[in-house]
Amino acid sequence: MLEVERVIKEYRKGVRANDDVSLSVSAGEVYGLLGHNGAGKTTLLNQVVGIAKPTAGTIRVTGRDAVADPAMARRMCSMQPQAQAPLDGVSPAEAIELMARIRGANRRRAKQRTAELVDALDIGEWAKTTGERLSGGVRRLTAFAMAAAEPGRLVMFDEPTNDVDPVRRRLLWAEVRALAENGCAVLLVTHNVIEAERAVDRLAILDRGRVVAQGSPADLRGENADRLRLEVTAVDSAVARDLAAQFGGQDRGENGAGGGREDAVVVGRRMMATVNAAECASALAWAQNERTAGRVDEFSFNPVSLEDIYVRLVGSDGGNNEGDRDAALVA
Ligand SMILES: Nc1ncnc2c1ncn2[C@@H]1O[C@H](COP(=O)(O)OP(=O)(O)OP(=O)(O)O)[C@@H](O)[C@H]1O
Repeated sequence: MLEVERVIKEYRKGVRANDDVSLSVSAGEVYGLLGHNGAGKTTLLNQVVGIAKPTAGTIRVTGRDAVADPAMARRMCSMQPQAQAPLDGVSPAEAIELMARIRGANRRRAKQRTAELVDALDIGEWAKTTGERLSGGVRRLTAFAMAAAEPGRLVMFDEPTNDVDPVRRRLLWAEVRALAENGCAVLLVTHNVIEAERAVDRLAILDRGRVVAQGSPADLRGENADRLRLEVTAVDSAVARDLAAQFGGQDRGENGAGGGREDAVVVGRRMMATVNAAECASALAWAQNERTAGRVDEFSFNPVSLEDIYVRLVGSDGGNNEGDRDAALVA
């Protein structure tokens, strides 16, 4: 349904927002685009519907050239942009119904889809409230419903769950899945790696315009699937850094946690690292010792998640480090 091949987008001042990006999204598939602020996600979506033009590369929607024929691409796609929809003077019910009508639904169908989505997203309480009196989350849910009401064959959502409460986020993800089950291809941008892990079939991680990983969440976890994440909260950040250095095998000694780890990441007082099953017992003993010594407040072991892989790939500085990505990892 969507084929992006070797797309490069350079803005005027030489900013390379997309750098050789290739991906494809099929009908029935939910595809996630993850990446730090400024990684180039919105730029990619904008090029699919002709808001921006690639410097190089091709984009096809339903097999047709979307760059040469942006009007066709817009007919085939519906999109929830990142910016809040302008809803002043309009209620959610009116906006959703109007968008369904604009996209070709007859009056009956538009009303029916509006009622379905208002119900499915649990926003009935505000369905007739005008936009200026709505919360940010309800505005976001309304914009989502506007894109989903009479969907194109490709539906794109740019950070649909921002500002939305946890319960309604789940409702929203169920509607995303329903769109795919009805045959749409769905491409969505999100910062929420934990949600993406549950909600997408495949994903790409963008780092400074480049795709640094691509595949299903299970593919990306790969060999890490049987590893555990150790998360330690130290008494302060200096101790956390010291623990990371120790954990990375620099200073194993008698009580060391074991060596060979290259992925200890420190964020404030927290240190995170992965351990394989064979190392768990020694890592547990090490963490217990550190707690007894008063250097650690608490620790936990959990299965390695997509978020761990994301942090390893992009770095704990969220892509801000222009130098060696590994500098963000304390080894
Ligand atoms: N119109 C523009 N002119 C020049 N540079 C731009 C323009 N739009 C975006 N950029 C730059 O391109 C890069 C990618 O921006 P983009 O908005 O695509 O990132 P993003 O991954 O969607 O970020 P976020 O998660 O913060 O929304 C950034 O460096 C941004 O400053």
